[in-house]
Amino acid sequence: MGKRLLVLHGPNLNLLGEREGREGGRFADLDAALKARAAALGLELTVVQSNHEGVLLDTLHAERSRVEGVVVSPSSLFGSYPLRDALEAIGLPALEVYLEALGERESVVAEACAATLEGEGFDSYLQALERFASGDLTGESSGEDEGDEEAEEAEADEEALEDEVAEEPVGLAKTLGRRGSGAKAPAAAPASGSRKTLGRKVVELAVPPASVKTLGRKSPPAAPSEDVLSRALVRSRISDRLAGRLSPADLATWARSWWTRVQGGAPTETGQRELLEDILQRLTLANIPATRMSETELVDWMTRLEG
Ligand SMILES: O=C1C[C@@](O)(C(=O)O)C[C@@H](O)[C@@H]1O
Repeated sequence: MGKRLLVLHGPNLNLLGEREGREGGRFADLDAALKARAAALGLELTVVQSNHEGVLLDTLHAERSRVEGVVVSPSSLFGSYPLRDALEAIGLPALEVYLEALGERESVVAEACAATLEGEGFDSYLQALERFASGDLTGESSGEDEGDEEAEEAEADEEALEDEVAEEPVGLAKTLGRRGSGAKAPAAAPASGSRKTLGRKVVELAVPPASVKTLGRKSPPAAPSEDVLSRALVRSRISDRLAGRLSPADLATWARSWWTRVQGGAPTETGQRELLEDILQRLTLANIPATRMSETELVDWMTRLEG
């Protein structure tokens, strides 16, 4: 049996998506995404949401001998000393997650957690599951936090490319937090042929599997490179869609533009070309009402695209 984890959601997260009045990215979608990723990683989850601090504490106490770790999403209870103390009291490894970046909000709960994953929408949670599955809670042994030159260069390239296409309309995340600072804007879809292509020749590049990235409070991670079509890149776009940061039409446009680039010889992740072409075709079709993709299908694709 895999590791058993408690996922604890704090106040108002039951209304996720609904209160922002947007499609997708609802609490049920988050639940589905968590279940799919847990199944893929062989984890067993107990998921509890409450709007009451005391219930969150009682749940921690009650579950402490049944689970081996906690993913806590304090939501607006980020400043809760009782929550911090309960986590410390039960002594289980914990990771703290936020959909949005904390910005200037100081989390007290963080004091009882090995790390904070924030600003990545559903991915904050999914990456917490991955860390538990890998046993590397802080992300340090995978070199996530080392700021090596390659990662920094990739980030700089990505930023430059985002600037280039900043004029293009993208579905932006709605603000959930008090300051509305954090959620990472999705990279805009490149206009077809606007980036370097490599002629007709099909090029496949080795791309490291979906990295669990540095999610330190101060330095948000680089998004997967937009230069190479990789499973990580498609997963990140689907996850933007599931989190409501990207509309179905935006996702279809992004997929169609990549389809054109791939047909023109743009590089794809080694050995994944066929799968990636399949998903691009499917996502492109998803814009037509008759062949629209359900959240469940999107979550299934997330699993198929696991590195
Ligand atoms: O609902 C949200 C989102 C949030 O929970 C987060 O995870 O970023 C933070 C809360 O303050 C806010 O009310």
